[in-house]
Amino acid sequence: MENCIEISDLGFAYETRPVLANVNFALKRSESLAILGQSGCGKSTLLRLIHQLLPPDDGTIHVNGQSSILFQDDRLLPWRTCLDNVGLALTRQSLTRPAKTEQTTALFEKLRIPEVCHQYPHALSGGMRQRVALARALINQPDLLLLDEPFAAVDHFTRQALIVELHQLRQTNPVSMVLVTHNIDEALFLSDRILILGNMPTSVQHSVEIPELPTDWQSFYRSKEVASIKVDILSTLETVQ
Ligand SMILES: Nc1ncnc2c1ncn2[C@@H]1O[C@H](COP(=O)(O)OP(=O)(O)OP(=O)(O)O)[C@@H](O)[C@H]1O
Repeated sequence: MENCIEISDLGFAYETRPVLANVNFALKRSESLAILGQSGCGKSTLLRLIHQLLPPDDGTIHVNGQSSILFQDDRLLPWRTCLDNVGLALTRQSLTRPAKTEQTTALFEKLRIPEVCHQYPHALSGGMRQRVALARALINQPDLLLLDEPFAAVDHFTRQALIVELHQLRQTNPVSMVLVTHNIDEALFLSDRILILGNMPTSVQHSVEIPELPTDWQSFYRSKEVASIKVDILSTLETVQ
């Protein structure tokens, strides 16, 4: 199967401070990968390198197709409606204005948030703003969706709802995905594989394949298999160097 991302011997430093060293991994098309590691180990930096916001110092990164990124904060323009925030991100310049509006409205309907189209971001809850930011990340039908702690700023129940919605979205639109998170439940719920990074300068220390797990929260939390994988991951995180 063709890979969506191929990373070889990647190294990166902020000025003289090495953050990543000899990072190697590949992501298959349609695969969902979560990245875990201790705070400050370089997870967000890795995502920014994949999205070409930073250039590598060593090694290579190949992304087959177009990527888009969703951050913890929604970064919506406060003076634009939600529809405009998403429509402005549409890169197909050849589309007429009505066609752009139609395409954007259809995505709001697909994400089941048509009621917010004409509202401004400040009038929405944090969870709803993040749904709009997700719409903006998806509007150009990216091959790769990069998520940098996308649900960290919302409450527990909103977070659960957003995770289920994203999971369901991937059932119909299996976009390749890399998720950076501190939340092991989120990583298990959304990913096919988890990479565990070591401490700085970071490299990939472990790669854990995730079996099929329950997709409703009650069964997920009650699952002995989930509990057992969580214990393994937590002990691995404690021992990485
Ligand atoms: N623009 C920058 N300039 C200099 N150093 C930076 C910059 N951004 C991040 N760093 C440093 O690089 C290291 C890795 O940061 P990064 O944000 O990638 O880690 P992280 O694993 O995503 O952290 P967290 O889990 O806390 O979000 C940290 O020590 C951080 O202080």
